[in-house]
Amino acid sequence: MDRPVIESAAVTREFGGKAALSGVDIAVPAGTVHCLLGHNGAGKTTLVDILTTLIPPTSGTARVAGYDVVAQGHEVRRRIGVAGQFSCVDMQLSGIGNLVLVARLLGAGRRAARERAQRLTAEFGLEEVASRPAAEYSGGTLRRLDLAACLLGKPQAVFLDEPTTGLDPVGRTALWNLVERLAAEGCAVLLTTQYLEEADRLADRVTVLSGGEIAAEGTSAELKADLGRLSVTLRFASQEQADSARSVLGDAGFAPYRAGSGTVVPIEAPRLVAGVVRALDAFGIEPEGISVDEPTLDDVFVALTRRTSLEPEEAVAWGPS
Ligand SMILES: Nc1ncnc2c1ncn2[C@@H]1O[C@H](COP(=O)(O)OP(=O)(O)OP(=O)(O)O)[C@@H](O)[C@H]1O
Repeated sequence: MDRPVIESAAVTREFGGKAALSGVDIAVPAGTVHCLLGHNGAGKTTLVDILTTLIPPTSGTARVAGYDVVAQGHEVRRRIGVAGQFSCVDMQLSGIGNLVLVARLLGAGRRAARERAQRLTAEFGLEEVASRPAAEYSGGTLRRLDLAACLLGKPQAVFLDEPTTGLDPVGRTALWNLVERLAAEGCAVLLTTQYLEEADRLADRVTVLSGGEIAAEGTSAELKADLGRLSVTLRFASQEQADSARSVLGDAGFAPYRAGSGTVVPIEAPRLVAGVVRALDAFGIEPEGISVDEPTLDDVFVALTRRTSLEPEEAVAWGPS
């Protein structure tokens, strides 16, 4: 098998003696999307910063396109594209002006720069707005321009730090399509996200970081099979009823949790649905709605966060709504 384009081995990083990353291994082959998932402070940006040569690891090694990020940072930087949470475009310049500027900074001649900028504006659906100042762009359009700029150098590896944060569903879908196309064209894409749906849709593999450590790694399907559970979602007429139901189900040996306006009860097998209903019935509690749901990445998160020292409220925040 070809060597992965992005790889880290036992990478650690400390800030003021405190570990932000501990022994992280990842491998991203060409033509694939790898998602780094994790709560705020899990270490996602720190890992991206190391792989893009912004900061060195405290120990361990990382290579991109075969080059060591510390000893050969210059070679790495020539082969990567990076788009962060905040766009790096010059707001006074037009979209095309930004792309020409970046292409020129990358060493392209005047004509080649304009040609490349025009091709990318077309590919990214920016033609209509290309001559307008970037200051007039919507968040989604700015993000597309930023991504186009990061592809001007024809990178082998692309790093996207929470690329869809703050985008509306249309902007998000457009960006997802672009990411899929990048991978189809052979790029190795490492993407950080807090959106489970995003990882489920895009990722060939997922690494879940928690407290700077790898909590789980695999395909989305593997993670769901290993850590996800069938669950029963119950809806009640009142909060009081939902609270009583959680208490009754807890006493009956289930582990219900609140998720949005529903109550979720993980179960080991479909036959246990009857046990949930019986337990409620014994106390005269009647749900307004009941559904049985297949495992999702949300369940994986709940399972993983239960194993860490996170506050219960945080675990609930990842639950399905
Ligand atoms: N420059 C720094 N100095 C000190 N501590 C830092 C620095 N950068 C990151 N940290 C700490 O390292 C840990 C990991 O932070 P990091 O930004 O990598 O997390 P993250 O998963 O990207 O979170 P978010 O989703 O909020 O961006 C956090 O505890 C953070 O406070």
